[in-house]
Amino acid sequence: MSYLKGVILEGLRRHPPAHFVLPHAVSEDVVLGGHLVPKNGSVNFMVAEMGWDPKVWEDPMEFKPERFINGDGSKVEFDVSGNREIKMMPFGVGRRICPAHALAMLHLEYFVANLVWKFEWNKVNDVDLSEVQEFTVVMKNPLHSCLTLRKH
Ligand code: HEM
Repeated sequence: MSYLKGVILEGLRRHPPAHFVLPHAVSEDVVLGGHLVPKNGSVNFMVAEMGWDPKVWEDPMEFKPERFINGDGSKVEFDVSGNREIKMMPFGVGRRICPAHALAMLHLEYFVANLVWKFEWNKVNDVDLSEVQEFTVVMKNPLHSCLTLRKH
């Protein structure tokens, strides 16, 4: 289950479904880190680039679920809400964080675990993970697979 959680987190880091959170604005001029953020100016957060920052992540473009798993492989300690530190923010952070982030994490883990547990997967196409912007960012050629029920 630790590895499963690592896979979900790594998926959200490497391929966040939203490359930007919703645009935000400040209600008055603010100076942040020496930069003026003007009143009502549109503020966008580059979510994907944060998750791919080589100063923060080793081999950022590689898909490595292990990066989230503690040395003994027993558990994953990663605060996706960014309350302690922000290394990636697939759900945004702060007051306007996705209100469903815990529900979404649970659903992702539940779906992936059950799909792997219940079915055998036989690939029928070549997947292309290149990113394409639709309503969210999706993969260019998603997996097409022939599923058969596993006999437990
Ligand atoms: C993998 C799944 C999901 C991802 C990656 C995601 C990501 C996000 C992001 C990045 C934002 C913008 C945060 C910001 O403006 O700073 C957001 C907002 C929001 N999300 Fe999600 N979300 C997911 C699933 C869901 C689900 C399942 C629901 C509803 C059941 C949901 C409901 C909302 C709502 C209502 C907002 C607006 C919150 C506000 O503006 O105050 N999201 N989400």
